Amino acid sequence: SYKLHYRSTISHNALGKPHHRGMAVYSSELWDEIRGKLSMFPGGSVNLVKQESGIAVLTVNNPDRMNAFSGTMMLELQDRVSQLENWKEGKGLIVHGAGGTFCSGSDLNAVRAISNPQDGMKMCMFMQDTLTRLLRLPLISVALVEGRALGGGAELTTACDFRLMTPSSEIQFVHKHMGLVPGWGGAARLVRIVGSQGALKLLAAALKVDSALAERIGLSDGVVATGAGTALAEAEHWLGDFTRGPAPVIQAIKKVALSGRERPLEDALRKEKEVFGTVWGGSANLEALARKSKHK
Ligand SMILES: CCC(=O)SCCNC(=O)CCNC(=O)[C@H](O)C(C)(C)COP(=O)(O)OP(=O)(O)OC[C@H]1O[C@@H](n2cnc3c(N)ncnc32)[C@H](O)[C@@H]1OP(=O)(O)O
Repeated sequence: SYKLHYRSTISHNALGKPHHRGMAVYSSELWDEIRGKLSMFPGGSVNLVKQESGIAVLTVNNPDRMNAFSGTMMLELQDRVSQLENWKEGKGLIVHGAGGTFCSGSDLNAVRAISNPQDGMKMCMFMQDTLTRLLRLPLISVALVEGRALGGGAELTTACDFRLMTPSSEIQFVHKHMGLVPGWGGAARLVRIVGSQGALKLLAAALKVDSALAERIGLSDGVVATGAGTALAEAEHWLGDFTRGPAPVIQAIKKVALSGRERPLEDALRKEKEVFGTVWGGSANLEALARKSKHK
């Protein structure tokens, strides 16, 4: 059995000052063994492009298998998230799939090979940890859903702050049809997005959620046009409204929204105070004061 480590996101350095230890759910001591297992199932890639604009694009790339996650792609995703955690200039992130579709979940060939309980638990913990860290990035993130987001792919969409869909795209938590429930943290996050009633309906009926229904229930935040490169450009434009401004301010906004979402009120207030201290009197704040801004 595996010990759960719901790690505090703050610890103390040698001088007793608080500092961040990362945003993980489980102890990283477990990862050597799990990484060894996942590396046995190769295929595809997870590509990251960090742009000058401060918006990065993460591409789930395994188009021959509708962007299903192989074992090595799970490993690559964790590495990409680590890179993004250390991106000081970053402000936003778009997660999308290659070849006009989002992601068909875990690679069923790998799933068949690790269908025993021990390996299933390892994969579940690894992906829960990675997707929690993805959602906790100090970047404003959006999943751009073209084509299908199925199973683990649907779970991946919930690990972003927002979701955009194309008119014909669909999100479907197909787990019930596979004799499963979400195991990448997707149920816990879905409840926070659409409420417990909504989540129960989507999971229990394994509903195909099209772009209109998704918008109505708050699963999607908007619809973008389809076409080669069009959807990505539109998503970037959409995200630009939220990422305009200096990186430290955008990152601070994400941090206070995240702590409000995840923490009990008093804890969230303390976190907000801590983050407020990082921007108060900072260069963006002083420049705004010097400009004598009016918000007409
Ligand atoms: C965490 C829990 C999970 O994620 S469990 C996995 C849940 N996902 C699934 O069950 C997806 C099963 N696949 C499908 O329903 C269909 O392939 C979907 C995605 C709807 C695409 O249909 P369609 O457009 O007709 O294409 P197709 O079936 O010919 O697929 C093209 C090739 O891709 C493959 N593929 C697709 N999904 C996966 C997957 N999850 N794992 C491994 N391979 C997958 C198909 O097998 C097919 O390959 P091939 O051309 O037959 O060699």
